[in-house]
Amino acid sequence: MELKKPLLEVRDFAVHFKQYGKGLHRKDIQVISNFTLDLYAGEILAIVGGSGSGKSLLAHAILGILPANAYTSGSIKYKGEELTPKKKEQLRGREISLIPQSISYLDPLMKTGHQIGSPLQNLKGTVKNIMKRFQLAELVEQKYPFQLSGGMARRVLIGTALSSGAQLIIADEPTPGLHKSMVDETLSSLKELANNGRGVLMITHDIDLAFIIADKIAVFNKGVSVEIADAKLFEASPDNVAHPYSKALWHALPQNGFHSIRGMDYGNYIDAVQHSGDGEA
Ligand SMILES: Nc1ncnc2c1ncn2[C@@H]1O[C@H](COP(=O)(O)OP(=O)(O)OP(=O)(O)O)[C@@H](O)[C@H]1O
Ligand code: NI
Repeated sequence: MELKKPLLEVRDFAVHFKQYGKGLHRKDIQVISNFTLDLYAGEILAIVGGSGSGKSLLAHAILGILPANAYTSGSIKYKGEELTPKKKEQLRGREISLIPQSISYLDPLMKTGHQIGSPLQNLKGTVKNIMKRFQLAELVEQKYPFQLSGGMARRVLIGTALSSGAQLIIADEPTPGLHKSMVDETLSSLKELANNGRGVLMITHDIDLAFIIADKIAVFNKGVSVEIADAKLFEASPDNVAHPYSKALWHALPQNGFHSIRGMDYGNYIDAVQHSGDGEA
């Protein structure tokens, strides 16, 4: 039997920022540490975590678009090959495509119809189909990004990534502000991509979205992936996940009682649990 190789392999990955204060004083801020994951073709892996936990930076690291003051260590491989800065540039927008979190990623000087079509000019049918699916009426093709509403701009970004023909799609909070029908359309499009053998990395703070389509869920807290869980098992019961933060995320869901996780520090909380021998709060 042939052993399946991951599409994306991240090993002991870390991101930190060097910041210069007054004089020669230098601060080093670690924003992602010890991150390891495998994503296989045909799979959807969700990265779930709170605001500022490092999810977008992880996406930007894979694409090679981190800010200039960021430093990384560890390894990211795509189809078994180390992703060097040059390789990332070659693959970006072609083999690896991003649905960015911010709609400011649209090229302000390019009409939207061209942006959607530009990654694969020869797939005109696909572009039309995607325009139709995301209700981007023909007239949108003639508009510049500043003429679009927020929801429409977001749909253009989704359409651009879906029509790129990429093997690996990274969706960074793809659905905020969209109508439910468009959220459903986005999720089913991502699912179809995975069913067609693509790999999908979906970043979201909304664990319910992850439960709908993900195969695996990596739980992120303060730049550390506390665990990678099977999505269906995680959804079924907090007993199926190991980490207190993952359990707390489950209990915070409306259908599971809405227990607030605000103001809890799960770094300290873990210690407290271990020291007192107490169970879950
Ligand atoms: N250029 C930078 N210099 C220093 N720190 C930065 C820089 N860019 C981001 N950070 C910090 O890195 C951390 C992770 O940011 P990131 O945008 O990845 O979070 P996120 O999980 O995507 O959050 P959100 O859910 O709000 O999108 C944050 O604390 C942020 O302040
Ligand atoms: Ni983000």
